[in-house]
Parts: sequence; C-alpha cells; structure tokens
Amino acid sequence: MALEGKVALVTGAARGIGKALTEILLQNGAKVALLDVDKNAGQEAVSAFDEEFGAGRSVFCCCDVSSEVQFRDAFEKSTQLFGGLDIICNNAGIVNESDWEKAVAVNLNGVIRGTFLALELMKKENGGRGGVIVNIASMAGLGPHAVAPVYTASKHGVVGFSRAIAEASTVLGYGVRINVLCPGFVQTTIFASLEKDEALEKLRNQRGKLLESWGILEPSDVAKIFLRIVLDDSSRNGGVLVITSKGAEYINFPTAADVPAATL
Ligand SMILES: NC(=O)C1=CN([C@@H]2O[C@H](COP(=O)(O)OP(=O)(O)OC[C@H]3O[C@@H](n4cnc5c(N)ncnc54)[C@H](O)[C@@H]3O)[C@@H](O)[C@H]2O)C=CC1
Ligand SMILES: CC/C=C\C[C@H](O)[C@H](O)/C=C/C=C/C=C\C=C\C(=O)C/C=C\CCC(=O)O
Repeated sequence: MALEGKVALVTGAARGIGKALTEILLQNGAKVALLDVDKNAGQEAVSAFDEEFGAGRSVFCCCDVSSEVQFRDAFEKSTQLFGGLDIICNNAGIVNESDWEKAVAVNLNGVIRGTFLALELMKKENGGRGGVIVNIASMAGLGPHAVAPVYTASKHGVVGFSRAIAEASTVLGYGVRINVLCPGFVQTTIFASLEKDEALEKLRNQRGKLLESWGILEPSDVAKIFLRIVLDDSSRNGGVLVITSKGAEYINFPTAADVPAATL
C-alpha cells in the first residue's frame, strides 16, 4: 500500500472533509491520529475506523487547535503512540463572522500552530525524517467571499503563510513539503452554517452564482486530490491547488518579476 508504515495527523477529523482525508489515508495503509474539539464525534469516528480497518490503525485525541497546550499535548501523545510523523493535514476550520476572533484563532492561528509543531518534529535539522504538510484553505483564500469577510481573511492568511514557510523549507533544507488545497463549496456542516445567517440574505444571489459556476463537491472529492498531492513527491513545495466540481489545478501567483517598474 502506498502509505504503508507512514504516520499521519489530521485536525478537524471527526467529520466532513477531515474525516474523508482520514479515511483515504487509512485505506492506503497509513496510521492516523484524529484531532478534533468534538470528543463524541471523534470517538465515534475512531470506533467506526477500528471496525473497518482494524484496531490500532487510528487514535483520537480531543484537541482545540486554538490552544497551544492542547495541540502540543495531542501532537506529542499521537506521535509517541505511532512513532514519529510523516504527514499532517491542518484541516480544522469554522465560519463565525460574529465571533470573528475565534474564527481567526481556529482557521489561521490553528494552521500556523500545527505547521510549526509539525516542522519541529519533521525537519531534518532537528533529526526529523522530513514529510508533507497539507493546509486546507478555501477558494475564499484566493478571492473575496462577500458573505464571510473574516473567513476570507483567515483563509488568505493560510495561503500566504503556507507559501512563505514552504519557501523557507526549500531554502533551509527542512526536507518538508508544504502544499495548500483551496476547495470551492463542499457538502458538509460548515457549508450549511451560513444558510441560516440573516446577513447572507442580502448576498444570497452572489453566493448562488458562485455555487452555480463551481458546483458542490463531496468530501471524498477533496480526499482524492489530497491523496494525489501527498503521494506526488514531484509536487511543487508551496504549490496551491484550486478544487471545484470541474477539477483541480495549481494556481499561479504573481512574482517579483511581475511587479511593474516605478512609472507613477
Ligand atoms: N465545506 C466547504 O464548503 C469548504 C470547507 N473548507 C475548509 O475545509 C475545512 C474542513 O471544513 P468542513 O469539513 O467543511 O467542516 P465541518 O464543520 O464539517 O468539519 C470541521 C471539523 O473541525 C472541527 N473543529 C472545529 N473547530 C475546531 C477546533 N478549534 N479545534 C479542532 N477541531 C475543530 C469540528 O468539530 C469538525 O469536526 C475547514 O478548514 C474549512 O474552512 C474549504 C473550502 C470549502
Ligand atoms: C481562483 C479563484 C479566485 C477567486 C475566487 C473568486 O474570485 C471569489 O473571490 C470567490 C471566493 C469565494 C469562495 C466561495 C466559497 C468558499 C466556501 C468555503 O470555504 C466554506 C463554505 C462556506 C463558507 C461560507 C458560505 O456558506 O458561503
């Protein structure tokens, strides 16, 4: 199996996209630590995975990624249990435009924290064995999503941070590849979270047009692209992929060479 003997850690793994990422990792032979703030859902997910893949292939650690203490503790517990770490997916995320500081704490700070914890363990200069970090942003990490401006900011932060730390990893020889996935709409509970939001009423049409052009994905669609990226060592470090119902492709960003010479 492609990931036989590999150890992975997925945040927000109890449901939705994170659960689908965990499932495809298990299907391909990896051992997976599931981290999630929802204890019941996390324990149910591991029980189901034990049934399907055999006991001992997955473990649940209750953890709020916005807490340094909880994340570090869950990280240490799971990597000690399985012996090291090869793959991490910082997936946990929320939409909360009213408690926007919480949204930033989870969506951006949580991803930064997970990336730094992984690099501490994985990077070659620390005696690590290298590995792959996949951070989950969103199409809202590439352009403004008017119904969710704070969510947009947090996801733009994930893209920018991931691209910068990937460049550092290349220059400093960490031996760690960092990629970003930017899905469009995916049928999960987060997608439903704004349906009842009165703020959306006035912007529903705009959101509807996006839905129309991009379609709506299933979590398993994102998982298939995720697996391809994890397995493809030729994937560009810092590569950012857009995923919609029409397919997936790398986004090309402007470079220093694109900056016009001062003409004003
Ligand atoms: N569903 C969609 O349309 C899209 C989702 N995304 C992103 O994909 C990721 C996963 O989202 P979904 O699976 O759709 O959402 P979901 O709501 O179905 O699952 C998110 C999981 O993260 C967990 N979680 C929430 N806060 C947490 C915290 N502080 N610490 C640890 N776990 C926490 C939840 O308990 C839940 O199990 C998020 O980062 C989201 O922003 C990106 C593009 C589109
Ligand atoms: C290469 C594409 C560049 C930019 C995209 C567009 O220009 C535009 O800016 C749109 C961005 C919109 C993103 C849309 C959906 C994102 C959804 C999620 O990440 C999570 C699901 C729901 C969030 C809120 C909601 O329910 O809409």
